[in-house]
Amino acid sequence: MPKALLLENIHPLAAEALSKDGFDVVTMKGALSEDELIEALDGVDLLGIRSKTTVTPKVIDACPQLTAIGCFCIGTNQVDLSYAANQGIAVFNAPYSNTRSVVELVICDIICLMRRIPAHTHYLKHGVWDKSATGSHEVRGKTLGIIGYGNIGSQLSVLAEALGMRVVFYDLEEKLALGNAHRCETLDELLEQSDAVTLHVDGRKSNTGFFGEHQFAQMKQGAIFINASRGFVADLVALKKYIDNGHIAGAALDVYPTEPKAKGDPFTSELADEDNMVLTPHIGGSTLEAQKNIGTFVAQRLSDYWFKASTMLSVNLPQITVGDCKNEARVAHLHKNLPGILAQVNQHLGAQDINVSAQSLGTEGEIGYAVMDVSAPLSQETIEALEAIPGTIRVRVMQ
Ligand SMILES: NC(=O)c1ccc[n+]([C@@H]2O[C@H](COP(=O)([O-])OP(=O)(O)OC[C@H]3O[C@@H](n4cnc5c(N)ncnc54)[C@H](O)[C@@H]3O)[C@@H](O)[C@H]2O)c1
Ligand SMILES: O=C(O)[C@H](O)COP(=O)(O)O
Repeated sequence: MPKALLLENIHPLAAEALSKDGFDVVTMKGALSEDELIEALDGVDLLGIRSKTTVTPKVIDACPQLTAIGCFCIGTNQVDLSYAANQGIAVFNAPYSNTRSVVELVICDIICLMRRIPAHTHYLKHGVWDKSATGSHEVRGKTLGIIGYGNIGSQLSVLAEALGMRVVFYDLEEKLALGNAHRCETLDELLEQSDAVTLHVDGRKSNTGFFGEHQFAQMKQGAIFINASRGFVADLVALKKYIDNGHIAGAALDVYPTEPKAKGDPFTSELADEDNMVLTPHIGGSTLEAQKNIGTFVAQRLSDYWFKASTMLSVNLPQITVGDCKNEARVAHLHKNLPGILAQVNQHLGAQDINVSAQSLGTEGEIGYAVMDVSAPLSQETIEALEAIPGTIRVRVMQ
């Protein structure tokens, strides 16, 4: 029976679905360290993680049976995607399922900071009644600067405009401006005019330290700052400096340079004592609706890959969408993207008088992936012949 290990409190629907599909499923509440993960992955075929578990080349090398990884979240920066592909491991995520939950949290953060809710709450909890309107603003008519106009940023754009905000955005890629949103050609152009700046870039390595001293200094006097992307994107020492000197009126953070691996683990922040500060424990995607949808979606991707060799929505392999096998067996051949490999595969099958009734090939960069339905089960000898083709990364046969 194939084994699945699900970490980080992945919604129970995922375990339920994989168990129903015939997997022996082990679930754990927290994330694991590299050594703990290597130990836990012994004999495991499918791994489910969220944003806290890091899958390094050392983990991948130690677990040759690992066939696929499901990131039950959006971000996949916690997995060495290229190394995984070159070791024959497919990685999937849930690109849309929690985006709305993040957007609603950020809308909450914007209004909270504009009305100084954290400060008022703190004072009132300590017996200070302060109805002053000083530093408090309506969001209507204010300018929201969205950095990263992807699935989250663009949804936020629509909801912010519905609140009467003016939206500007900055993205590395060409993006369709929704509603009346205005695309800024440079980041500084956004920073100079935004009353609220919010980060929704992805976790690519080049975004480490993306928003620091210069960017905070470029923000409008009295603007607010929000980061719901990845903790390593923003320099919190610089943020504290510009809050303490009064340049920035408040901030909301949902992500941090280092985050606890499990509920109840200790957490400290240099910003904890700031009064107009919203600190949340990476809960942008933590709604029952989002987690339920993610659990179902990613579990299905893993099952489809395991049983059908489908790489639909894989984040690191060429995407081939296939349905049920309509012949005796299905062969999935993952290889280096080199000329002549598919011909050699077909030659070996032909030599065994095995007919190919359907064949799909996809390539992406250095990786090629072929899925074919064949007229007869493959002998171990034929499988080994396919594995021996130079450039082969992994051969899987469903028969
Ligand atoms: N706080 C949370 O719980 C939570 C929840 C979901 C996602 N996230 C994080 O939010 C990120 C964004 O999510 P998404 O679904 O919108 O991703 P996405 O890939 O749809 O959008 C990211 C956008 O950022 C742009 N971008 C990347 N680097 C940039 C840069 N340096 N300057 C300008 N633009 C840049 C990309 O071109 C892209 O358009 C995820 O990758 C994840 O790390 C956090
Ligand atoms: O990448 C994401 O979707 C978010 O960071 C959420 O991560 P989580 O599933 O660990 O809350």
